[in-house]
Amino acid sequence: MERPAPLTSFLTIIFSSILLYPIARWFLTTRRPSNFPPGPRTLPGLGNWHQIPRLWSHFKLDEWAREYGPIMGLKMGPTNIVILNDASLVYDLFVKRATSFNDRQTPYIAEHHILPEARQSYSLYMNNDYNSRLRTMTKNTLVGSGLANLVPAQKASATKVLWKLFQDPGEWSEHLKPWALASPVALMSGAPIEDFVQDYGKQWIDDYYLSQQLWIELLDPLDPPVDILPVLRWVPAWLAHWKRKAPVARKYLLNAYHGLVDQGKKSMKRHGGSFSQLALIPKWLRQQESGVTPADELDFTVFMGGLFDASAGSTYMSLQTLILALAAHPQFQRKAQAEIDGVFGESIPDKIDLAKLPYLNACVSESQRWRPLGAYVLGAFGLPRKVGQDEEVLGYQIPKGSLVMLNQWSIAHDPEFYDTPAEYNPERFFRDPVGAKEGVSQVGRKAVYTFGAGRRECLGKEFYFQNARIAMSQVLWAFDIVPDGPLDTDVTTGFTPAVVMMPKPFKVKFVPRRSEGALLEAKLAADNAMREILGQ
Ligand code: HEM
Repeated sequence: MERPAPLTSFLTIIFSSILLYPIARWFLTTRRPSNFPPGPRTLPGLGNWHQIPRLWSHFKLDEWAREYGPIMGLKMGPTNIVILNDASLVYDLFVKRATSFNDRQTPYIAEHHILPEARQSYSLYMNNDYNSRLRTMTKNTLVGSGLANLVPAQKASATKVLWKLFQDPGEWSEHLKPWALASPVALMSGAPIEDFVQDYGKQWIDDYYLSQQLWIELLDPLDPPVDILPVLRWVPAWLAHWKRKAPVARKYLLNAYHGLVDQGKKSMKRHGGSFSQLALIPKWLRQQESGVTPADELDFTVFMGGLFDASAGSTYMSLQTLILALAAHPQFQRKAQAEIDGVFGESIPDKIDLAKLPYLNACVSESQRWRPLGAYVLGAFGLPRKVGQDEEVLGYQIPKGSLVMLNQWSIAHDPEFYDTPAEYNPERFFRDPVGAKEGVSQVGRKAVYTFGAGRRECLGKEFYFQNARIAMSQVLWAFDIVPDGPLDTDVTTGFTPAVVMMPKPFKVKFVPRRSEGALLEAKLAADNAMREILGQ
């Protein structure tokens, strides 16, 4: 047999090493780090990726949570993922050790294909420094008295929807779309949603929702798994659907963000009322004029865009869950209505003192516990934290750079903590402020975990609750929400199975409890209130 020449053997070894080195390295990085929190066995090269179902992933994670306890570690390819299954651990890490658990990871597609200019400033992904700037910028608007200033505008927007629901109840879910955008656009641009429709057409609203749909699809970490298997980033566009979708999402998103800033500029000229005093973009423009702005225009536009994306879609989806819950549980709906009628009688809920509506508040909170939007922990809404330094937790090691997520579903449906956790029952919050069953207590426990926790907890949580309570107090005052055929509240058949948990389309009727005259009068009063707010 002829032997290979020494040079050929040498070259073969060199080429094999060049080829094998990254493969061997890849295999090594997919192994569990030493003393990593417990979790299922990994497969070389994949980690636990193959074990996580793309649909209803929360069931698998819940099963593991029961097996592995308060903290578990998974490997998604080379990425270390730590999942917190226990609320007291969420408190320990996200609140007490906030400095280490505060950063975020920007998904590859977001950073390189959708919003490259958002590397630092997109509200949901930015690092700590930018994040504290956003919090400073919005703190007088999204919490406390600043938030209270938004009540008249939120109330007027909700009243206008009542009239639409009365005139055209079959399209109820379409009417919620502009309503869900109305408060965020007012908060940011100081303009009413009607200005957007007038200037850009109704298509602007549809395009924006399309952008959100694309965003959600593209941020599914399991499909396309480009964050797990970086080699997929080089797949040509004709084979990679995400490379074709991302520019479309980008186009619609930038369109919406620039639209917000343009409307902010216009609203300063068009509307002199309290809106333009409160709103974030006019505020920033005034700072820019006086040379003290903390951000340039593109930076600020993306800042606002992130806030808009965080607020509009989540509000729209959550309201649908609440409507489904109340339609499917008329016994709770009746009690919420009795409370509203007791406070407001025949007049539409005005000067809404939310402290006087504890039952309604409980209905809103319970719908967030019952069907948490971010239940599919690994979905886009999981919004993981990135660990800033090596950490030790309950004796386990969490290496720097690991992603940490809270397991919204397992925490919200823990049978050790809640009575009948699978049921929608707002009354649990009357037995205990955080809904706990008798005799159970936990330090730092919160009523809902859908908004995250700690320093990077959702910035718009109070904004959402205020908006939802105002809208629902009016809707329940005006209508009975009645099933129009069977309603599917089952989590596996009635809700979307991946990325975010929102109800599949369902049919309800809005049966008026008030006369047409009373609803029209309320609508005209809302139009006047809006004109006053706008200073017209
Ligand atoms: C039902 C509605 C909403 C849900 C379920 C929701 C959920 C979340 C979650 C899970 C996070 C990550 C929190 C964490 O890491 O601990 C988050 C972050 C955020 N949310 Fe919301 N959100 C909602 C509405 C809103 C609204 C209305 C706004 C704005 C007005 C908003 C603005 C933000 C911002 C800016 C962040 C990033 C905060 C940061 O990274 O520091 N969200 N949200």
